[in-house]
Amino acid sequence: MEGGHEREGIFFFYNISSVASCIAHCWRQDTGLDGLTQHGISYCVNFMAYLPSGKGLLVLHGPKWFQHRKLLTPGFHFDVLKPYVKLMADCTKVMLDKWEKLIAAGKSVELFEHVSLMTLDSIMKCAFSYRSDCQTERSVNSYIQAVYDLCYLIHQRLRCFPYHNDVIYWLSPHGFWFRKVSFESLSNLEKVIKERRESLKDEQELKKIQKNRHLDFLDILLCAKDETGIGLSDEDIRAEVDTFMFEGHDTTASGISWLFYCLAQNPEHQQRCREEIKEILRERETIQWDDLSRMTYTTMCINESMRLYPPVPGVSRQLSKPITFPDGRTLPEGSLVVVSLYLIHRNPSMWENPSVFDPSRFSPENLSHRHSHAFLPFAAGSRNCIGQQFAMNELKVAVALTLLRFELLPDPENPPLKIPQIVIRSKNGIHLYLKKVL
Ligand code: HEM
Repeated sequence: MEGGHEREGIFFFYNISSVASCIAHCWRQDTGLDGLTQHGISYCVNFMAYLPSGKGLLVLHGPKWFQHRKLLTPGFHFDVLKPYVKLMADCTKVMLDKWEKLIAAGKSVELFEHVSLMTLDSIMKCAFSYRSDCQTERSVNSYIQAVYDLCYLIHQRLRCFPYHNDVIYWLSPHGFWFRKVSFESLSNLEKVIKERRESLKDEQELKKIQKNRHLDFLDILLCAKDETGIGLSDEDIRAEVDTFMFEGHDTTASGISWLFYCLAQNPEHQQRCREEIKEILRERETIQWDDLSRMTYTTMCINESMRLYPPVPGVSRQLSKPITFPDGRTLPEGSLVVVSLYLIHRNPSMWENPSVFDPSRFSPENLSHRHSHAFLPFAAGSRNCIGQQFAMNELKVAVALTLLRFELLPDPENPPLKIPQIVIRSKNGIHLYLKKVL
């Protein structure tokens, strides 16, 4: 974190090196993200504010954020997450079947795009119980296409500085495309929410739903009520569904893709994970809820991969009051500050040989000696990631089923070129060779 850069490449968010080092310092003084929050840091505008559906949990603040967080937390209870494991496994298998066909050509495979479609498929199933077939037929559903287009357009808007201005963006061809896609996605979403609200009113229908399928996020959002019996409006529900859709598929896609890359680079750890998974599953070809907590070594590898390649490389805040750091430097109210999770995870004063992939850093003995905020892939404090258990489950399911079927090998001709966007990606994708495990 010192100096705000690292050897492999500069990883700044905006040009705020002095602020980054203030935060680095503050963090080193045991203040951490919780400390920053106590010092009065509120949410700043981020990419989710560009979404057409309004403000969801990620960008809300104040009492409304608190109300939504409370209402949505039961949606991530393990009873709700349990049935998702089968859905995640089904989606992973579709992806692996596609890879079986692709490897016949003898070339390396660009994984990131396949993994993104898989996680989009999975979140569609978990959020709406919607079977989209988006992994095999891209044009099949206009909402899926809209989510895909909006992701592209938002990334592009963030990258192109003049587009940060609403008027310039509104008048540009991309702004026109954005409005068109936003309109389509909103009307699609409104229709789905209306139909589901109607069906949940009918008691017979409700019983049928409870019997035939799992509770999905949409059921939970529609049924959520606070102690005064007040639920979420249609507008709030649309914003939350979109937040889950965007926050819940690109992030996990990044986590899974970089994990595969790390395992390809480190065959001995890959083999150890494969052996662990085979030992847990025995003769079974699929994975179940109880298996996930037994994947001890694989979880250490997942954490080590998220240390080196945190899917969300940084978080930003706007100061709601002035802040004084332990070294006496100050920042005024209203400043935009960015905490680079990427740099925290590679801070040499906290991590020995920080660029080496070493899963033993996450063994229980080593964990107990480390600062609780040295590893923050899901952030920390009250605004931490609400979907972290969902994400960890998806990562475990994807890696387990993939390692049972394929050996992952690096493609030295196509090394990834990492770029920090909203999530950490590779400019040229992630290319690996896949070999069938016999
Ligand atoms: C590997 C996958 C994931 C990573 C690394 C990740 C990381 C994060 C991080 C760092 C934050 C804090 C953002 C900030 O402070 O600005 C966050 C917040 C959030 N995440 Fe995730 N996330 C992941 C997956 C998911 C999934 C699957 C969902 C939903 C299904 C989700 C939903 C959210 C929401 C709603 C918030 C805002 C929480 C709040 O402010 O109360 N995330 N995530």
